[in-house]
Amino acid sequence: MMEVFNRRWQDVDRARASTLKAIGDLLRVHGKTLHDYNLPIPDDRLLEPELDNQLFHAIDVAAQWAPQVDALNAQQRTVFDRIMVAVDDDQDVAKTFYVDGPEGTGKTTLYGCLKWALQNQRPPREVLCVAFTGIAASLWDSALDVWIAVWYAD
Ligand SMILES: Nc1ncnc2c1ncn2[C@@H]1O[C@H](COP(=O)(O)OP(=O)(O)OP(=O)(O)O)[C@@H](O)[C@H]1O
Repeated sequence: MMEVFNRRWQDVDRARASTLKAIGDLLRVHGKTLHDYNLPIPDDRLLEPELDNQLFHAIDVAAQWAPQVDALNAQQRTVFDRIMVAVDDDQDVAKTFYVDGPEGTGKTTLYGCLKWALQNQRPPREVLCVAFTGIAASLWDSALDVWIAVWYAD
């Protein structure tokens, strides 16, 4: 991680501060702090004001979804595994899934985990999220209204 920051800043102190901040952000998701691991607190003066770049976005997304994939319950895990296997299967297997369940049972969480896991495969998969209404699509990062997606595909 520090190498990535160092390439960006070309400055080892700033790279160290940015790395510590990123590690601190990841730890915070797990209820821990840098202090818990005897790591130093990054010098604020060396940090950029909040950076909106791809690396930080990727770290945020990983911090959000990586723990959720591990925490899927048995039913979510069954669906998750089945879909992941089907995506990777080159045979002519069914690849259309309909996930349903009462409210609050973890469907959205499951979709998020699938999206994140597929985008983080090597090589990464492209994932297009669509919803039937613009309002629903707006709840997802980079999701599209299904009609707009069809229009783009044409
Ligand atoms: N495996 C899990 N372990 C713990 N909490 C979970 C798990 N899956 C989902 N949750 C939590 O349960 C809540 C409801 O999850 P989610 O929004 O994914 O459900 P949903 O089925 O999409 O709900 P709705 O139908 O109302 O949109 C969220 O706070 C989510 O973080």
